Amino acid sequence: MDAGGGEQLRLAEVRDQLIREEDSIVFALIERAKRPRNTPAYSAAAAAAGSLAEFFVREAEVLHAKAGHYQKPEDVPFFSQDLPPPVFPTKGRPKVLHPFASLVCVNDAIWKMYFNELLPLFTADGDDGNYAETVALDFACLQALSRRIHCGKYVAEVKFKDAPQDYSPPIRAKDTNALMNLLTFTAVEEKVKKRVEKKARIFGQNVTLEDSVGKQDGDACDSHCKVDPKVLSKLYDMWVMPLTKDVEVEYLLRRLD
Ligand SMILES: O=C(O)C(=O)C[C@]1(C(=O)O)C=C[C@@H](O)C=C1
Repeated sequence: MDAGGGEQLRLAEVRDQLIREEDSIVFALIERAKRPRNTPAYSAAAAAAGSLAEFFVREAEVLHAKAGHYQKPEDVPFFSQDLPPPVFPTKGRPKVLHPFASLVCVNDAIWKMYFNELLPLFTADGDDGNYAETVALDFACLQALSRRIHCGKYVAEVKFKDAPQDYSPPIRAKDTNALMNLLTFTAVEEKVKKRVEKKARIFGQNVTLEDSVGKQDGDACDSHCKVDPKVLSKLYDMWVMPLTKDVEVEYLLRRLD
């Protein structure tokens, strides 16, 4: 997330970024849904290095780190130990967050949620043997989810800056529940769920020259969508927004340190 010229971020801008991240998540899931579940890719029994999925993510993150990834607070690797530094010069960026932001990480929870809960909801049972392609698609999903969820650091910073008088007492009291209540906007969450469902319905249609795009934009076509739109609203309702709020709370708890 970039604060133009280092000026103070505004909530509307951060929310716009979250909306943009929705596109990446919906498309990544649509791509992964091309392949069936392919469970052998997740079995740790085959090799000492753990599962193919874990091996792929570890190795991909090494390459990404060398290329200069993971310099931004929202880009958090799943396997951060011993990642190499960038090989090429990276551009410095204005620091808009508290230095503790880099310690806030919920990737373990994202990993478990993705493999144990989400994958079975949007991939078909089956094994087509395309394991390498499958785990590359998983990596794209994991990265998109992680980036969106860790953008919660910026949301928290903006909310704190907008109302330090409201946030400081529960931060000092380490009152997690009070912070959670303060930063929750139920009406916004309802809109987010509706929008991601609609995006899945629109992005996941089969487009042919005979189609009229407008006509397909309804519940009637959900069975033809590449990913069930309801899975997207469930994903956001049960995991993406709760984990984003966990990130916000964790960040805020350290905001006055
Ligand atoms: O937009 C906000 O205010 C956020 O904190 C982000 C978010 C979300 O994850 O989309 C999380 C909590 C709010 O209740 C609403 C939405």
